[in-house]
Amino acid sequence: MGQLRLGCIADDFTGATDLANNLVRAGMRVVQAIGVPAGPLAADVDAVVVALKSRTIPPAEAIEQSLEALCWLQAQGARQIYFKYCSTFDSTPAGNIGPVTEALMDALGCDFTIATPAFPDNKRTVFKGYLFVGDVLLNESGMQSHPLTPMADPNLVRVMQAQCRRKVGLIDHAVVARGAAAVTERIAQLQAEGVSIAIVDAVSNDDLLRMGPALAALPLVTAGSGVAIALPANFGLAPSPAASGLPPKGGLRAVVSGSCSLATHRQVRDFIARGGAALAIDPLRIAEGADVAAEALAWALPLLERGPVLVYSTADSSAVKSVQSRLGVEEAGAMVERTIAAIARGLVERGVRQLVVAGGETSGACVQALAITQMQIGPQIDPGVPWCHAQALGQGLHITLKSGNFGGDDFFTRAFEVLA
Ligand SMILES: Nc1ncnc2c1ncn2[C@@H]1O[C@H](COP(=O)(O)OP(=O)(O)OP(=O)(O)O)[C@@H](O)[C@H]1O
Ligand SMILES: O=C(O)[C@@H](O)C(=O)CO
Repeated sequence: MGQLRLGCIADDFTGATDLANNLVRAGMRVVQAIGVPAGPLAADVDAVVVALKSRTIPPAEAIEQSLEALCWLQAQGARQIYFKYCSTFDSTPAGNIGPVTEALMDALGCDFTIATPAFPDNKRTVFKGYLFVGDVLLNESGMQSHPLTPMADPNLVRVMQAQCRRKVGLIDHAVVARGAAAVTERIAQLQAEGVSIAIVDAVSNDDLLRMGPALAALPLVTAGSGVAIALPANFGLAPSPAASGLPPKGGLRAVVSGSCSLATHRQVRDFIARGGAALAIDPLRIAEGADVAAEALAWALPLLERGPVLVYSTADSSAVKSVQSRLGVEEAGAMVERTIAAIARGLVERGVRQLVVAGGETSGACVQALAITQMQIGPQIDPGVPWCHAQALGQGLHITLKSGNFGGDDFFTRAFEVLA
């Protein structure tokens, strides 16, 4: 068994596959563990991403889970730790990015780390410490009205400082543009000024690759998935198609979507416009006690032989609000998640072996219902979204977990063409 190079802790499931995908593309063999594994690492890989659901839980619980993941990764011999959060820096003044970062620093005895959600492939860039989503600042991107982590301030130095006891500073683009030696020099300067955590600018993959060597000596890196493209080279690894090899595909195909994000809306519309078989599920019927999962499975069964089917609860914001006002936000979400997870499970029991899941929370529910504990990461479908392979209910399953706002319009069709 080779030695584990990079040990990663991700604060949600789709974010974990996003990180794993970038590591694989840069040459690492990666597995994603769902939660902290109970036993030692069984696979010979370069990196493990432990996927937690810690983004919006109380900070003390997020710290506890992250430290448990850290202990496990250290026991596997991880040489560097990577804390992955969202490319839109989803957090509140209470956390959890700052508190988890500081707890990991304390546990590692680490006196300096970086923080950057930059992910240029998905149009998340950081300049002068300000986070842009596409062409607009974070607080104009829609994230200002996120239900759980509204992001009203695009200045990440301020946002991170509000969550941290340690002093937060900035490594700005002028430094990054001069390369790794300039970044190393700036880190020393910031440390002399009492700064322990630096937001780092990056507007392109070249910026991320340039800063990479300067990160080799840090025990802890905290970032979105973007920085991951630069780390495998620090361990002497180069991109190789061998890193993303998965078993050959087979079996029936299906898509389940509980995401109501704008990109997913476009993907549902595109799938239907191409003549795909699609069934919308109605949360109010679930609330009335109808067995919506059984109905969906009965609908899907005769269609599965002909091509991929789509079962979705994806609805526009006024429909979602109306359901939420009748059922309560959490209850509506949990009910839909349970139903979609039961449908995913039923589909796999009926022979589906290639499954697309859309939505972070939805993915968490499906992965749990399918009793998946570990996923091997394969080829990228779109930036941030790879195919994975897992044992699900005792069967081999190709599965992809798509973050709400990731993926091109034709994702639900093209995903199946990417798999060999
Ligand atoms: N029609 C609907 N009415 C009410 N709630 C819904 C409906 N459809 C889905 N939901 C709930 O909305 C939430 C969607 O969250 P989810 O994380 O799955 O998607 P997302 O936010 O688009 O993805 P990501 O977290 O990756 O950005 C889930 O809790 C889901 O159950
Ligand atoms: O970084 C991102 O945007 C994603 O990987 C994610 O975390 C979505 O929840």
